[in-house]
Amino acid sequence: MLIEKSRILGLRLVTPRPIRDERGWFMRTYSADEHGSADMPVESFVQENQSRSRKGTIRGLHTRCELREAKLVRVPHGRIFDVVVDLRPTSSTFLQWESFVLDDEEHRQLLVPAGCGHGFQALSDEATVCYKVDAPYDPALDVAVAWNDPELAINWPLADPLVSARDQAAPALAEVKNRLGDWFGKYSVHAG
Ligand SMILES: Cc1cn([C@H]2C[C@H](O)[C@@H](COP(=O)(O)OP(=O)(O)O[C@H]3O[C@@H](C)C(=O)[C@@H](O)[C@H]3O)O2)c(=O)[nH]c1=O
Repeated sequence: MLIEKSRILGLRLVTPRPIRDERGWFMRTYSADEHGSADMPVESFVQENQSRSRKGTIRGLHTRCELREAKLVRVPHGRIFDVVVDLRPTSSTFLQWESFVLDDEEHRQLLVPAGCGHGFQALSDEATVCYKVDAPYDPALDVAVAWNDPELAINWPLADPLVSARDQAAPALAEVKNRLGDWFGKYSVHAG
């Protein structure tokens, strides 16, 4: 399993290595030892979620107050365009974003650090996304930024996305910028 850093502080890109034989292949998708050795919060993963999305669907950009909820994301079926936006005012990569294609061929995983907005668009007819989270579900702490924010100008690959009512109503970055300090500012960013 190859684990690499990326531009955004604390983000990790994981590439498992399938072992092939005449039956097909086998791979380890998660190892507390290996993921933990790359500073992931393996002690705290308390929930695993799975969603299925139709082609073109965008979910996001979602995060959680109080620097809670890092996510380890993978795509066991289909292909997605995945976006991570750094919303931590104390981070050296504040307001930068990166995109990655995750699919069921390369099997790459992303560790999205707490305090980063996360969203994705399904590129295949259907895409299944699985993610472990290190905080139990608490909708009162959920916050969002508009997927089509003009300042971020994310180049979503497919036009006319299917988007939930909640995500259509998400505020622009300009509207929440003065709240980011309350959301995350007093919590320290520790991952390198
Ligand atoms: C996340 C979650 C949702 N739900 C419910 C709320 C709602 O009725 C339904 C679907 O929830 P949402 O519309 O929030 O699902 P979705 O838009 O897929 O939200 C997800 O988006 C991606 C981008 C992320 O990064 C995730 O952390 C999460 O925010 O499931 C739970 O009951 N438990 C949970 O842990």
